[in-house]
Amino acid sequence: MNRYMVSHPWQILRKKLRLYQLSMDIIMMNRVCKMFRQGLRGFREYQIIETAHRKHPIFSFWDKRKQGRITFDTMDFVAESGHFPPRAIQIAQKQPAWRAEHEIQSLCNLLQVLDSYRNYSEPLQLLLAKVMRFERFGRRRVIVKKGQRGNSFYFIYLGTVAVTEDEDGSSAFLDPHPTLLQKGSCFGEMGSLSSTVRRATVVCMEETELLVVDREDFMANKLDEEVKKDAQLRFEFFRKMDLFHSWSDETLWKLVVLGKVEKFSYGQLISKDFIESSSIMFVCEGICEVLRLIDLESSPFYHKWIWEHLQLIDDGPPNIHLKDLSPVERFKEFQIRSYPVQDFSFLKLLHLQKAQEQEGSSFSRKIKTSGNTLPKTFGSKIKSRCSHLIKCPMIQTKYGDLPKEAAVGAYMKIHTVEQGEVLGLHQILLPESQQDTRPLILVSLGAEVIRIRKEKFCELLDSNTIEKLSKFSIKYPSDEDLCQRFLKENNWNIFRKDLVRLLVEPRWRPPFTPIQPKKKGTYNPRTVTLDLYSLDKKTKRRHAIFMAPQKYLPPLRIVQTIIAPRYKIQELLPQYKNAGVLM
Ligand SMILES: Nc1ncnc2c1ncn2[C@@H]1O[C@@H]2COP(=O)(O)O[C@H]2[C@H]1O
Repeated sequence: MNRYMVSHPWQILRKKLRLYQLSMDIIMMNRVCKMFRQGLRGFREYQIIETAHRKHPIFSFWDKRKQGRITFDTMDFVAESGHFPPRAIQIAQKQPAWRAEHEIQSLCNLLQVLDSYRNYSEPLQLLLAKVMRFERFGRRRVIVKKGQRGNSFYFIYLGTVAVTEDEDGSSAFLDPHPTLLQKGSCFGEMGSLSSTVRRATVVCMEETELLVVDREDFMANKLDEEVKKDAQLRFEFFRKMDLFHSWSDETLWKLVVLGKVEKFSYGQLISKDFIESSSIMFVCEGICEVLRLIDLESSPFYHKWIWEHLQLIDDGPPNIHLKDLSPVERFKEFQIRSYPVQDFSFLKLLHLQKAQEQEGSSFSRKIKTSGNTLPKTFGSKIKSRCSHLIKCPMIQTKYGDLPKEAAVGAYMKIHTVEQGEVLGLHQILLPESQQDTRPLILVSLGAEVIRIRKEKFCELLDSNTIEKLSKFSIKYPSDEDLCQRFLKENNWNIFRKDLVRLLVEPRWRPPFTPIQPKKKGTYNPRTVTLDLYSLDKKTKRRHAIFMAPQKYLPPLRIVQTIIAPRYKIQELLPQYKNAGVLM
């Protein structure tokens, strides 16, 4: 095998090229799937609302059975984004007996975006669409009150409500982590059962649009049986858990009514800090990920790593002519042009520009910088190698200056919680002083979760369960360890990418060079013509990567793709100027 490879290096190149092409195809397919997945979430609604918004078509056809023309004006279902469409409101305001069959069907189609509605069988969906009415409430409006007899059951079409233990719902606005229900969820099922009162208060956190099913319709459509079926499923789920072996059925039923199954789509944020939320999460379906947002700036290793990446590998100026270099030198060249997590390319450009100027030549593009002078190095080893000063905006940290661009945080996955596992139990018995209180983010990878308040859960604990819990411990790595893992993985990623580039890309075509149409030469052997017109035309010089315009430089590196609440990073760590890095 080895001999074969040595004697035919071009074949290796071809193989690598195929591998490269295959990886590119996989990446592309992944992206397409991701787009589909995101698109599908609102697909049915989109069909009705968006196309109508653009073209306003009216569909019309002759119905043979009814011997009449049926028209469907798509403008009927246009709504302000996210709101319940006015035409659908009109239908939902009619008496059930007055709703035409096609109106019920349209309503039913529109409501497919609601998870809790879609879960019902199709005949039941139609029955519900026939009887439900529309209601809109403002912020702070209490919809159901704890302890009262319930008259209705609700689907949330728009907005967010909070479930609270007090009667007026005010605690939801003081609690940093209230129990929230959003679009697609339903509530009020317990109070709609004949024998029970409302278990909790539900209050609107913002303007909320609801579809309401009255108690008589609830019972007439046998929805109470669906509710009982759900409760039975929760019971069976808990019954299977080793933790509850010692629990009597009666105690277990007490646990069952404390929470209900909530569905979270792929990438949806379940809790931005489940440690502080004082809830326990039972994962009954799918997978969740626990993420930690680490402050890279506060790690000395990160400082060192950034500065190492920002300095030139060789003392001398970079050699932009890639020809006649030994493979090792060539690899170094590639390494110079690799970028760490963020797009620090402009910082590298500065280094390279200086080096180039020292050599007598200059870059055609000046890089815009402002602010302080970049200190030469971090640490003595690097100091001796780097001899020129460059300018870029800096921020001061306890380990010295850091380019502003590099002051970022990173989401690190620290735990994957699978079906049948529980979160929030690992330090339930520890005194507060010994607990790890670092905020931990919980993200769904398409999970169904039962959320139960910790204090309610603790009320049900018996000695047997306490003993089991005392043995149950998870130790999450420290931030410093996470930072080192992050750097290690990034180093590996950069190295791997450089190596692939080195092996599969032709020498004379540096990576990320904008694709240009092939210049016709003066003499084109294919057409056998001599093009005199292009004689005095200058051929455009191909730029090496570090001279390429910024927009062609590689963007943010994502080490492990997850859809995390990236936009939250500034909210969670306000000192960051940048949106952060995904890990
Ligand atoms: N822990 C919980 N998680 C989600 N929803 C809840 C929780 N507790 C109560 N609810 C909902 O809040 C509603 C209050 O009125 P009901 O008791 O009729 O029905 C209740 C449930 O639908």
